[in-house]
Amino acid sequence: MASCTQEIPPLKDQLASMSAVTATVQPVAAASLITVIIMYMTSRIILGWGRRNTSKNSGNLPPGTMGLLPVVGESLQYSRPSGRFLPAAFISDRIKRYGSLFKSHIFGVPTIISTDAKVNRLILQKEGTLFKSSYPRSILSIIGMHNTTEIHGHTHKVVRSVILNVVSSRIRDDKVISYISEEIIQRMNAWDGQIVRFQEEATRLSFNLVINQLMGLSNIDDAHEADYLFENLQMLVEGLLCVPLNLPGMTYRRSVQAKTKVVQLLQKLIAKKLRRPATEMNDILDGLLAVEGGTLTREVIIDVMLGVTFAAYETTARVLTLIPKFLGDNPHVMKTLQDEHFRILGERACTEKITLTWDAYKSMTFTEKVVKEALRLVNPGDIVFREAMEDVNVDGYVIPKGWKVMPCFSPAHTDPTIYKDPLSFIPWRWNNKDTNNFEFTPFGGGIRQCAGKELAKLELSLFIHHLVTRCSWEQSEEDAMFKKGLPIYFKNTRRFQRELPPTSHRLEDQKVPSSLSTLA
Ligand code: HEM
Repeated sequence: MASCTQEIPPLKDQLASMSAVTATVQPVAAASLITVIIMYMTSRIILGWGRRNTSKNSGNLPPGTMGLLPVVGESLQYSRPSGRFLPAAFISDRIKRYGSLFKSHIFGVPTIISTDAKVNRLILQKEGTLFKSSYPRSILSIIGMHNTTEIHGHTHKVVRSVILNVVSSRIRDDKVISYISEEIIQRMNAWDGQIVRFQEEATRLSFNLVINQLMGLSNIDDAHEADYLFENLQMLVEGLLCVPLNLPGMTYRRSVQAKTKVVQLLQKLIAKKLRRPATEMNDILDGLLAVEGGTLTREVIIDVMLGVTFAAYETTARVLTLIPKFLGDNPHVMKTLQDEHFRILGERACTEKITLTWDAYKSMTFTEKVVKEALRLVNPGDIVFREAMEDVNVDGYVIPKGWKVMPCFSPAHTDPTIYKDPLSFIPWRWNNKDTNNFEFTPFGGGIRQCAGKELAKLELSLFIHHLVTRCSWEQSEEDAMFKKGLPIYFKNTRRFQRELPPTSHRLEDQKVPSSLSTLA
Protein backbone atom coordinates (compact mmCIF):
# COMPACT_ATOMS: atom_id res chain seq x y z
CA MET A 1 0.00 0.00 0.00
CA ALA A 2 2.79 2.33 0.90
CA SER A 3 4.00 2.24 -2.66
CA CYS A 4 0.53 3.40 -3.85
CA THR A 5 0.59 6.57 -1.79
CA GLN A 6 4.17 7.35 -2.66
CA GLU A 7 4.26 10.49 -4.80
CA ILE A 8 5.27 9.78 -8.35
CA PRO A 9 7.70 12.43 -9.60
CA PRO A 10 6.53 14.30 -12.70
CA LEU A 11 7.53 12.63 -15.95
CA LYS A 12 9.72 15.66 -16.67
CA ASP A 13 11.78 15.00 -13.51
CA GLN A 14 11.98 11.30 -14.23
CA LEU A 15 13.36 12.09 -17.64
CA ALA A 16 15.85 14.52 -16.14
CA SER A 17 17.19 11.92 -13.70
CA MET A 18 17.22 9.29 -16.41
CA SER A 19 19.23 11.54 -18.66
CA ALA A 20 21.88 11.80 -15.95
CA VAL A 21 22.70 8.13 -16.32
CA THR A 22 22.58 7.85 -20.09
CA ALA A 23 26.32 7.93 -20.33
CA THR A 24 26.53 4.55 -18.63
CA VAL A 25 23.53 2.70 -20.05
CA GLN A 26 23.72 0.11 -22.77
CA PRO A 27 22.68 1.03 -26.33
CA VAL A 28 19.33 -0.78 -25.92
CA ALA A 29 18.56 1.24 -22.83
CA ALA A 30 19.56 4.41 -24.67
CA ALA A 31 17.13 3.55 -27.46
CA SER A 32 14.36 3.05 -24.88
CA LEU A 33 15.19 6.37 -23.38
CA ILE A 34 14.88 8.06 -26.76
CA THR A 35 11.53 6.32 -27.24
CA VAL A 36 10.35 7.58 -23.86
CA ILE A 37 11.49 11.09 -24.69
CA ILE A 38 9.68 10.99 -28.04
CA MET A 39 6.56 9.61 -26.35
CA TYR A 40 6.77 12.28 -23.70
CA MET A 41 7.15 15.07 -26.21
CA THR A 42 4.40 13.68 -28.42
CA SER A 43 2.05 13.37 -25.45
CA ARG A 44 2.87 16.96 -24.45
CA ILE A 45 2.07 18.17 -27.93
CA ILE A 46 -1.10 16.08 -28.21
CA LEU A 47 -2.28 17.04 -24.72
CA GLY A 48 -1.57 20.68 -25.45
CA TRP A 49 -3.32 20.35 -28.81
CA GLY A 50 -6.32 18.69 -27.13
CA ARG A 51 -6.44 21.25 -24.33
CA ARG A 52 -6.50 24.11 -26.79
CA ASN A 53 -9.37 22.44 -28.60
CA THR A 54 -11.39 21.85 -25.46
CA SER A 55 -11.54 25.21 -23.72
CA LYS A 56 -14.49 25.46 -21.34
CA ASN A 57 -16.37 27.18 -24.17
CA SER A 58 -15.17 24.92 -26.95
CA GLY A 59 -18.79 24.21 -27.99
CA ASN A 60 -19.02 27.82 -29.10
CA LEU A 61 -15.75 28.06 -30.94
CA PRO A 62 -16.12 29.49 -34.44
CA PRO A 63 -16.28 26.78 -37.14
CA GLY A 64 -13.15 25.66 -38.93
CA THR A 65 -10.54 22.94 -38.86
CA MET A 66 -7.19 22.72 -37.14
CA GLY A 67 -5.45 20.51 -39.69
CA LEU A 68 -4.39 16.94 -39.11
CA LEU A 69 -0.98 17.50 -37.57
CA PRO A 70 -0.19 19.26 -34.33
CA VAL A 71 2.21 22.22 -34.74
CA VAL A 72 1.87 22.25 -38.53
CA GLY A 73 -1.94 22.53 -38.43
CA GLU A 74 -3.14 24.18 -41.64
CA SER A 75 0.08 26.07 -42.29
CA LEU A 76 0.75 24.27 -45.57
CA GLN A 77 -2.66 25.20 -46.93
CA TYR A 78 -2.24 28.77 -45.66
CA SER A 79 0.99 29.13 -47.61
CA ARG A 80 -0.56 28.09 -50.91
CA PRO A 81 -0.10 30.86 -53.46
CA SER A 82 -3.18 32.69 -54.66
CA GLY A 83 -4.10 35.39 -57.15
CA ARG A 84 -2.95 38.90 -56.42
CA PHE A 85 -5.41 41.59 -55.36
CA LEU A 86 -7.61 38.94 -53.77
CA PRO A 87 -7.50 37.57 -50.24
CA ALA A 88 -5.26 34.49 -50.03
CA ALA A 89 -6.98 31.38 -51.46
CA PHE A 90 -6.88 29.86 -47.97
CA ILE A 91 -8.90 32.77 -46.59
CA SER A 92 -11.48 33.00 -49.40
CA ASP A 93 -12.05 29.20 -49.41
CA ARG A 94 -12.77 29.25 -45.70
CA ILE A 95 -15.02 32.30 -45.88
CA LYS A 96 -17.13 30.32 -48.36
CA ARG A 97 -17.15 27.27 -46.11
CA TYR A 98 -17.45 28.75 -42.62
CA GLY A 99 -18.36 32.43 -42.89
CA SER A 100 -16.36 35.48 -41.90
CA LEU A 101 -15.09 34.18 -38.52
CA PHE A 102 -13.36 30.81 -38.36
CA LYS A 103 -10.70 28.90 -36.49
CA SER A 104 -7.52 27.38 -37.82
CA HIS A 105 -3.99 26.46 -36.76
CA ILE A 106 -1.34 28.51 -38.56
CA PHE A 107 2.08 30.01 -37.75
CA GLY A 108 2.39 27.19 -35.20
CA VAL A 109 -0.55 28.31 -33.04
CA PRO A 110 -4.33 27.88 -32.85
CA THR A 111 -5.84 31.04 -34.31
CA ILE A 112 -9.24 32.63 -34.83
CA ILE A 113 -9.31 34.44 -38.16
CA SER A 114 -11.64 37.40 -38.54
CA THR A 115 -12.44 38.82 -41.98
CA ASP A 116 -15.47 40.91 -41.11
CA ALA A 117 -14.95 44.68 -40.96
CA LYS A 118 -17.17 45.12 -37.87
CA VAL A 119 -15.47 42.33 -35.90
CA ASN A 120 -12.05 43.64 -36.94
CA ARG A 121 -13.08 47.04 -35.68
CA LEU A 122 -13.97 45.52 -32.27
CA ILE A 123 -10.66 43.64 -32.09
CA LEU A 124 -8.56 46.67 -33.02
CA GLN A 125 -10.44 49.12 -30.84
CA LYS A 126 -10.36 46.90 -27.76
CA GLU A 127 -6.56 46.75 -27.72
CA GLY A 128 -5.36 46.61 -24.12
CA THR A 129 -8.75 45.60 -22.70
CA LEU A 130 -10.16 42.53 -24.50
CA PHE A 131 -7.25 41.94 -26.88
CA LYS A 132 -3.55 42.67 -26.94
CA SER A 133 -1.05 42.75 -29.75
CA SER A 134 0.78 39.43 -29.79
CA TYR A 135 2.57 38.02 -32.82
CA PRO A 136 3.46 34.32 -33.19
CA ARG A 137 6.90 33.33 -31.93
CA SER A 138 7.83 32.09 -35.39
CA ILE A 139 7.51 35.68 -36.69
CA LEU A 140 9.12 37.28 -33.65
CA SER A 141 12.18 35.04 -33.92
CA ILE A 142 12.89 36.99 -37.11
CA ILE A 143 11.64 40.50 -36.41
CA GLY A 144 12.65 40.62 -32.74
CA MET A 145 10.94 39.59 -29.50
CA HIS A 146 10.76 43.18 -28.19
CA ASN A 147 9.54 44.98 -31.26
CA THR A 148 6.67 47.49 -31.13
CA THR A 149 4.08 44.73 -31.52
CA GLU A 150 5.21 43.14 -28.23
CA ILE A 151 5.46 46.21 -26.04
CA HIS A 152 2.35 47.30 -24.23
CA GLY A 153 0.80 49.93 -21.97
CA HIS A 154 2.95 52.87 -20.95
CA THR A 155 6.09 51.71 -22.78
CA HIS A 156 4.12 51.30 -26.03
CA LYS A 157 2.69 54.80 -25.57
CA VAL A 158 6.08 56.47 -25.16
CA VAL A 159 7.76 54.51 -27.96
CA ARG A 160 4.84 55.21 -30.29
CA SER A 161 4.93 58.92 -29.47
CA VAL A 162 8.68 59.06 -30.28
CA ILE A 163 7.95 57.54 -33.72
CA LEU A 164 4.88 59.71 -34.38
CA ASN A 165 6.73 62.92 -33.42
CA VAL A 166 9.63 62.18 -35.74
CA VAL A 167 7.34 61.17 -38.61
CA SER A 168 5.10 64.24 -38.30
CA SER A 169 8.02 66.68 -38.09
CA ARG A 170 9.76 65.07 -41.07
CA ILE A 171 6.83 65.03 -43.47
CA ARG A 172 6.18 68.75 -43.04
CA ASP A 173 9.80 69.66 -43.63
CA ASP A 174 10.33 70.84 -47.22
CA LYS A 175 14.00 69.79 -46.99
CA VAL A 176 12.86 66.23 -46.34
CA ILE A 177 10.42 66.46 -49.24
CA SER A 178 13.34 67.54 -51.47
CA TYR A 179 15.43 64.67 -50.15
CA ILE A 180 12.69 62.16 -50.99
CA SER A 181 12.27 63.69 -54.46
CA GLU A 182 15.98 63.45 -55.16
CA GLU A 183 16.11 59.85 -53.97
CA ILE A 184 13.16 59.03 -56.23
CA ILE A 185 14.79 60.66 -59.26
CA GLN A 186 18.08 58.91 -58.54
CA ARG A 187 16.35 55.54 -58.24
CA MET A 188 14.33 56.13 -61.40
CA ASN A 189 17.51 56.92 -63.28
CA ALA A 190 19.10 53.74 -61.94
CA TRP A 191 16.22 51.66 -63.22
CA ASP A 192 15.97 53.48 -66.58
CA GLY A 193 16.07 50.95 -69.38
CA GLN A 194 16.14 47.99 -67.01
CA ILE A 195 12.58 47.61 -65.95
CA VAL A 196 13.14 44.33 -64.17
CA ARG A 197 15.33 46.22 -61.70
CA PHE A 198 12.51 48.48 -60.72
CA GLN A 199 11.29 46.48 -57.74
CA GLU A 200 14.79 46.46 -56.30
CA GLU A 201 15.11 50.22 -56.79
CA ALA A 202 11.71 50.87 -55.22
CA THR A 203 12.70 48.80 -52.20
CA ARG A 204 16.02 50.58 -51.85
CA LEU A 205 14.29 53.94 -52.11
CA SER A 206 11.99 53.20 -49.18
CA PHE A 207 14.85 51.68 -47.20
CA ASN A 208 17.10 54.73 -47.67
CA LEU A 209 14.31 57.03 -46.65
CA VAL A 210 13.69 55.22 -43.38
CA ILE A 211 17.35 54.76 -42.51
CA ASN A 212 18.40 58.32 -43.30
CA GLN A 213 15.38 60.36 -42.38
CA LEU A 214 13.75 58.50 -39.51
CA MET A 215 16.18 56.22 -37.78
CA GLY A 216 19.08 58.56 -37.40
CA LEU A 217 21.35 56.03 -39.01
CA SER A 218 22.71 58.57 -41.44
CA ASN A 219 25.89 58.01 -39.42
CA ILE A 220 26.28 54.98 -41.68
CA ASP A 221 29.13 56.88 -43.28
CA ASP A 222 30.44 53.76 -44.88
CA ALA A 223 28.31 52.99 -47.95
CA HIS A 224 29.17 49.31 -47.51
CA GLU A 225 27.48 49.32 -44.11
CA ALA A 226 24.23 50.57 -45.65
CA ASP A 227 24.45 47.91 -48.38
CA TYR A 228 25.23 45.27 -45.77
CA LEU A 229 22.23 46.31 -43.67
CA PHE A 230 19.97 46.35 -46.71
CA GLU A 231 21.08 42.94 -48.00
CA ASN A 232 20.66 41.32 -44.61
CA LEU A 233 17.25 42.90 -44.11
CA GLN A 234 16.20 41.53 -47.49
CA MET A 235 17.28 38.05 -46.39
CA LEU A 236 15.36 38.52 -43.18
CA VAL A 237 12.23 39.36 -45.18
CA GLU A 238 12.65 36.23 -47.31
CA GLY A 239 12.68 34.16 -44.12
CA LEU A 240 9.38 35.71 -43.09
CA LEU A 241 7.79 34.25 -46.20
CA CYS A 242 8.63 30.73 -44.91
CA VAL A 243 7.31 31.42 -41.43
CA PRO A 244 3.70 30.25 -41.95
CA LEU A 245 5.06 26.77 -42.60
CA ASN A 246 6.76 26.91 -39.24
CA LEU A 247 9.48 24.69 -40.64
CA PRO A 248 12.96 26.01 -40.00
CA GLY A 249 14.38 25.28 -43.44
CA MET A 250 17.41 26.80 -45.18
CA THR A 251 15.80 30.15 -46.00
CA TYR A 252 14.48 30.49 -42.47
CA ARG A 253 17.90 29.69 -40.98
CA ARG A 254 19.59 32.15 -43.34
CA SER A 255 17.09 34.74 -42.26
CA VAL A 256 17.78 34.21 -38.56
CA GLN A 257 21.55 34.48 -39.28
CA ALA A 258 20.85 37.69 -41.22
CA LYS A 259 18.99 39.00 -38.19
CA THR A 260 22.04 38.40 -36.00
CA LYS A 261 24.16 40.41 -38.44
CA VAL A 262 21.61 43.25 -38.52
CA VAL A 263 21.54 43.36 -34.71
CA GLN A 264 25.35 43.47 -34.54
CA LEU A 265 25.47 46.32 -37.03
CA LEU A 266 22.73 48.24 -35.20
CA GLN A 267 24.67 47.82 -31.95
CA LYS A 268 27.75 49.26 -33.63
CA LEU A 269 25.80 52.18 -35.08
CA ILE A 270 24.18 52.98 -31.75
CA ALA A 271 27.60 52.98 -30.06
CA LYS A 272 28.86 55.33 -32.79
CA LYS A 273 25.93 57.63 -32.24
CA LEU A 274 26.41 57.67 -28.46
CA ARG A 275 29.99 58.89 -28.92
CA ARG A 276 28.70 61.93 -30.80
CA PRO A 277 28.16 65.12 -28.73
CA ALA A 278 24.56 65.35 -27.53
CA THR A 279 22.19 67.30 -29.77
CA GLU A 280 18.49 67.94 -29.40
CA MET A 281 16.27 64.95 -30.15
CA ASN A 282 15.77 64.76 -33.91
CA ASP A 283 15.36 61.17 -34.97
CA ILE A 284 13.88 57.91 -33.73
CA LEU A 285 17.15 56.62 -32.34
CA ASP A 286 17.74 59.85 -30.36
CA GLY A 287 14.17 59.68 -29.10
CA LEU A 288 14.43 56.05 -27.99
CA LEU A 289 17.77 56.64 -26.27
CA ALA A 290 16.23 59.58 -24.36
CA VAL A 291 13.01 57.85 -23.24
CA GLU A 292 12.58 58.49 -19.52
CA GLY A 293 16.23 59.18 -18.87
CA GLY A 294 17.51 56.30 -20.96
CA THR A 295 15.45 53.58 -19.31
CA LEU A 296 14.70 51.55 -22.43
CA THR A 297 17.01 48.56 -22.64
CA ARG A 298 19.38 48.28 -25.60
CA GLU A 299 17.55 45.09 -26.57
CA VAL A 300 14.23 46.92 -26.86
CA ILE A 301 15.80 49.83 -28.76
CA ILE A 302 17.37 47.49 -31.31
CA ASP A 303 14.20 45.46 -31.81
CA VAL A 304 12.09 48.61 -32.18
CA MET A 305 14.56 49.99 -34.76
CA LEU A 306 14.56 46.71 -36.63
CA GLY A 307 10.76 46.40 -36.46
CA VAL A 308 10.12 49.98 -37.64
CA THR A 309 12.61 49.68 -40.50
CA PHE A 310 11.02 46.46 -41.63
CA ALA A 311 7.45 47.82 -41.18
CA ALA A 312 8.32 50.92 -43.15
CA TYR A 313 10.27 49.92 -46.22
CA GLU A 314 8.93 46.55 -47.27
CA THR A 315 5.29 47.65 -47.13
CA THR A 316 5.72 50.93 -49.01
CA ALA A 317 7.94 49.30 -51.63
CA ARG A 318 5.23 46.77 -52.49
CA VAL A 319 2.77 49.53 -53.30
CA LEU A 320 5.41 51.53 -55.21
CA THR A 321 6.13 48.49 -57.32
CA LEU A 322 2.54 48.01 -58.39
CA ILE A 323 1.57 51.64 -59.03
CA PRO A 324 3.07 51.65 -62.57
CA LYS A 325 1.01 48.58 -63.39
CA PHE A 326 -2.21 50.27 -62.25
CA LEU A 327 -1.39 53.35 -64.31
CA GLY A 328 -0.37 51.23 -67.29
CA ASP A 329 -3.67 49.34 -67.14
CA ASN A 330 -5.72 52.52 -66.79
CA PRO A 331 -4.64 55.29 -69.20
CA HIS A 332 -7.45 57.61 -68.11
CA VAL A 333 -6.11 57.52 -64.53
CA MET A 334 -2.66 58.28 -65.90
CA LYS A 335 -4.04 61.20 -67.90
CA THR A 336 -5.87 62.70 -64.90
CA LEU A 337 -2.71 62.35 -62.80
CA GLN A 338 -0.64 64.03 -65.49
CA ASP A 339 -3.11 66.94 -65.60
CA GLU A 340 -2.81 67.33 -61.84
CA HIS A 341 0.97 67.10 -61.71
CA PHE A 342 1.77 69.23 -64.74
CA ARG A 343 -0.52 71.86 -63.21
CA ILE A 344 1.66 71.71 -60.08
CA LEU A 345 4.80 72.06 -62.18
CA GLY A 346 3.24 75.11 -63.85
CA GLU A 347 5.44 76.70 -66.43
CA ARG A 348 8.52 74.83 -65.34
CA ALA A 349 9.99 72.36 -67.76
CA CYS A 350 10.11 68.84 -66.35
CA THR A 351 13.86 68.79 -66.88
CA GLU A 352 14.28 71.56 -64.29
CA LYS A 353 15.29 70.67 -60.77
CA ILE A 354 11.94 70.38 -59.09
CA THR A 355 11.42 71.56 -55.56
CA LEU A 356 8.14 70.26 -54.26
CA THR A 357 6.76 71.53 -50.98
CA TRP A 358 4.34 70.33 -48.32
CA ASP A 359 1.72 72.73 -49.76
CA ALA A 360 2.20 71.27 -53.25
CA TYR A 361 1.75 67.79 -51.78
CA LYS A 362 -1.45 68.83 -50.03
CA SER A 363 -2.85 70.05 -53.36
CA MET A 364 -2.53 66.56 -54.95
CA THR A 365 -6.18 65.67 -54.43
CA PHE A 366 -6.60 63.13 -57.23
CA THR A 367 -3.27 61.53 -56.32
CA GLU A 368 -4.59 60.97 -52.80
CA LYS A 369 -7.39 58.85 -54.28
CA VAL A 370 -4.93 56.93 -56.47
CA VAL A 371 -2.86 56.13 -53.37
CA LYS A 372 -5.95 54.93 -51.48
CA GLU A 373 -6.98 52.74 -54.40
CA ALA A 374 -3.49 51.23 -54.65
CA LEU A 375 -3.45 50.53 -50.90
CA ARG A 376 -6.89 48.92 -51.14
CA LEU A 377 -5.76 46.48 -53.82
CA VAL A 378 -2.16 45.78 -52.76
CA ASN A 379 -2.84 45.33 -49.03
CA PRO A 380 0.77 45.11 -47.84
CA GLY A 381 -0.39 45.08 -44.21
CA ASP A 382 -3.17 42.57 -44.79
CA ILE A 383 -3.00 40.72 -41.47
CA VAL A 384 -2.22 41.62 -37.88
CA PHE A 385 -2.11 39.47 -34.75
CA ARG A 386 -3.79 39.85 -31.40
CA GLU A 387 -4.40 37.63 -28.37
CA ALA A 388 -7.67 37.40 -26.44
CA MET A 389 -7.09 38.61 -22.86
CA GLU A 390 -10.31 36.90 -21.71
CA ASP A 391 -13.04 34.77 -23.31
CA VAL A 392 -14.69 37.14 -25.76
CA ASN A 393 -18.17 36.61 -27.24
CA VAL A 394 -18.43 37.56 -30.89
CA ASP A 395 -21.46 36.91 -33.10
CA GLY A 396 -22.56 33.95 -30.93
CA TYR A 397 -19.09 32.40 -30.82
CA VAL A 398 -16.41 32.49 -28.17
CA ILE A 399 -12.83 33.52 -28.77
CA PRO A 400 -11.16 31.74 -25.84
CA LYS A 401 -8.71 33.57 -23.58
CA GLY A 402 -5.12 33.09 -24.73
CA TRP A 403 -5.98 32.30 -28.35
CA LYS A 404 -4.36 34.20 -31.16
CA VAL A 405 -6.72 36.29 -33.25
CA MET A 406 -5.85 37.32 -36.77
CA PRO A 407 -7.85 40.18 -38.29
CA CYS A 408 -7.47 40.04 -42.07
CA PHE A 409 -8.34 43.16 -44.07
CA SER A 410 -8.28 42.19 -47.76
CA PRO A 411 -11.71 40.45 -47.77
CA ALA A 412 -13.43 43.75 -46.85
CA HIS A 413 -11.21 45.63 -49.33
CA THR A 414 -12.37 43.39 -52.17
CA ASP A 415 -15.97 42.84 -51.07
CA PRO A 416 -18.29 43.67 -54.01
CA THR A 417 -21.03 44.81 -51.60
CA ILE A 418 -18.65 47.49 -50.31
CA TYR A 419 -16.65 48.25 -53.48
CA LYS A 420 -18.44 47.90 -56.80
CA ASP A 421 -16.24 46.08 -59.34
CA PRO A 422 -13.67 45.56 -56.58
CA LEU A 423 -10.76 44.28 -58.65
CA SER A 424 -10.76 47.30 -60.94
CA PHE A 425 -8.57 50.27 -60.22
CA ILE A 426 -11.02 53.17 -59.90
CA PRO A 427 -9.68 56.13 -57.90
CA TRP A 428 -12.95 58.03 -58.48
CA ARG A 429 -14.72 55.59 -56.18
CA TRP A 430 -13.17 57.57 -53.31
CA ASN A 431 -14.89 60.81 -54.35
CA ASN A 432 -17.43 60.73 -51.55
CA LYS A 433 -16.60 57.55 -49.72
CA ASP A 434 -16.47 57.42 -45.94
CA THR A 435 -13.15 55.97 -44.81
CA ASN A 436 -13.76 56.05 -41.06
CA ASN A 437 -15.80 52.88 -40.88
CA PHE A 438 -13.14 50.15 -40.70
CA GLU A 439 -14.08 48.90 -44.18
CA PHE A 440 -10.81 50.43 -45.38
CA THR A 441 -7.96 49.60 -43.02
CA PRO A 442 -4.70 49.34 -44.98
CA PHE A 443 -2.92 50.80 -41.96
CA GLY A 444 -4.80 48.83 -39.29
CA GLY A 445 -6.68 50.77 -36.63
CA GLY A 446 -7.07 51.68 -32.97
CA ILE A 447 -4.12 52.63 -30.78
CA ARG A 448 -1.77 50.53 -32.91
CA GLN A 449 -2.68 52.06 -36.22
CA CYS A 450 0.38 52.46 -38.43
CA ALA A 451 2.62 55.18 -36.98
CA GLY A 452 4.17 55.85 -40.40
CA LYS A 453 1.05 56.09 -42.55
CA GLU A 454 1.45 59.80 -43.34
CA LEU A 455 5.03 59.25 -44.43
CA ALA A 456 4.02 56.29 -46.58
CA LYS A 457 1.32 58.36 -48.29
CA LEU A 458 3.77 61.21 -48.88
CA GLU A 459 6.38 58.89 -50.37
CA LEU A 460 3.81 57.24 -52.66
CA SER A 461 2.45 60.61 -53.82
CA LEU A 462 5.90 62.05 -54.55
CA PHE A 463 6.77 58.88 -56.43
CA ILE A 464 3.61 59.28 -58.54
CA HIS A 465 4.53 62.92 -59.20
CA HIS A 466 7.93 62.02 -60.63
CA LEU A 467 6.61 58.98 -62.45
CA VAL A 468 3.87 60.78 -64.37
CA THR A 469 5.93 63.86 -65.17
CA ARG A 470 8.97 61.95 -66.47
CA CYS A 471 10.02 63.37 -69.81
CA SER A 472 11.24 60.00 -71.02
CA TRP A 473 7.89 58.40 -70.26
CA GLU A 474 6.94 57.57 -73.84
CA GLN A 475 10.37 57.57 -75.37
CA SER A 476 12.05 54.27 -74.72
CA GLU A 477 10.63 50.98 -75.89
CA GLU A 478 10.83 49.50 -72.43
CA ASP A 479 9.05 52.46 -70.91
CA ALA A 480 6.27 51.89 -73.42
CA MET A 481 6.01 48.26 -72.37
CA PHE A 482 6.08 49.36 -68.80
CA LYS A 483 3.23 51.74 -69.49
CA LYS A 484 1.15 48.92 -70.91
CA GLY A 485 1.78 46.95 -67.77
CA LEU A 486 3.10 43.96 -69.66
CA PRO A 487 4.10 40.98 -67.56
CA ILE A 488 7.74 41.47 -68.63
CA TYR A 489 7.79 44.21 -66.10
CA PHE A 490 7.61 41.68 -63.34
CA LYS A 491 9.62 38.93 -64.98
CA ASN A 492 12.63 37.88 -62.95
CA THR A 493 11.48 39.69 -59.86
CA ARG A 494 11.24 37.43 -56.89
CA ARG A 495 7.97 38.29 -55.26
CA PHE A 496 5.76 39.26 -58.12
CA GLN A 497 6.44 36.39 -60.43
CA ARG A 498 2.87 35.50 -61.04
CA GLU A 499 1.12 37.25 -63.89
CA LEU A 500 -1.15 39.90 -62.59
CA PRO A 501 -4.79 40.22 -63.57
CA PRO A 502 -5.74 43.39 -65.43
CA THR A 503 -7.14 46.11 -63.21
CA SER A 504 -8.70 48.18 -65.98
CA HIS A 505 -12.41 48.81 -66.03
CA ARG A 506 -15.00 50.09 -68.43
CA LEU A 507 -15.12 53.84 -68.24
CA GLU A 508 -18.84 54.10 -68.91
CA ASP A 509 -19.50 52.30 -65.62
CA GLN A 510 -17.74 54.97 -63.64
CA LYS A 511 -18.35 58.54 -62.78
CA VAL A 512 -15.35 60.09 -64.48
CA PRO A 513 -15.01 63.67 -65.59
CA SER A 514 -16.62 64.13 -69.02
CA SER A 515 -13.35 65.55 -70.40
CA LEU A 516 -11.92 62.04 -70.09
CA SER A 517 -14.63 60.23 -71.99
CA THR A 518 -12.61 60.53 -75.20
CA LEU A 519 -10.04 58.21 -73.68
CA ALA A 520 -12.53 55.38 -73.26
C1 HEM B 1 2.19 51.37 -47.38
C2 HEM B 1 2.93 51.36 -46.30
C3 HEM B 1 2.54 50.82 -44.96
C4 HEM B 1 1.54 49.96 -44.61
C5 HEM B 1 0.49 49.33 -45.51
C6 HEM B 1 1.62 49.77 -43.18
C7 HEM B 1 0.74 48.98 -42.46
C8 HEM B 1 0.76 48.87 -41.08
C9 HEM B 1 -0.22 48.15 -40.31
C10 HEM B 1 -1.40 47.36 -40.86
C11 HEM B 1 0.11 48.30 -39.00
C12 HEM B 1 -0.66 47.76 -37.79
C13 HEM B 1 0.03 46.56 -37.18
C14 HEM B 1 -0.77 45.99 -36.02
O1 HEM B 1 -1.85 46.47 -35.72
O2 HEM B 1 -0.30 45.01 -35.43
C15 HEM B 1 1.32 49.10 -38.95
C16 HEM B 1 1.97 49.43 -37.78
C17 HEM B 1 3.12 50.19 -37.76
N1 HEM B 1 3.75 50.79 -38.82
FE1 HEM B 1 3.15 50.74 -40.74
N2 HEM B 1 2.67 50.49 -42.69
C18 HEM B 1 3.25 51.16 -43.74
C19 HEM B 1 4.33 52.03 -43.69
C20 HEM B 1 4.98 52.40 -42.55
C21 HEM B 1 6.04 53.36 -42.49
C22 HEM B 1 6.61 54.17 -43.65
C23 HEM B 1 6.46 53.40 -41.20
C24 HEM B 1 7.57 54.29 -40.69
C25 HEM B 1 7.64 54.82 -39.54
C26 HEM B 1 5.64 52.47 -40.43
C27 HEM B 1 5.74 52.21 -39.09
C28 HEM B 1 4.84 51.47 -38.35
C29 HEM B 1 4.93 51.29 -36.91
C30 HEM B 1 5.98 51.87 -35.99
C31 HEM B 1 3.85 50.49 -36.54
C32 HEM B 1 3.49 50.01 -35.13
C33 HEM B 1 2.56 51.01 -34.49
C34 HEM B 1 2.21 50.69 -33.06
O3 HEM B 1 2.33 49.52 -32.64
O4 HEM B 1 1.82 51.61 -32.33
N3 HEM B 1 4.75 51.88 -41.29
N4 HEM B 1 1.67 49.45 -40.22
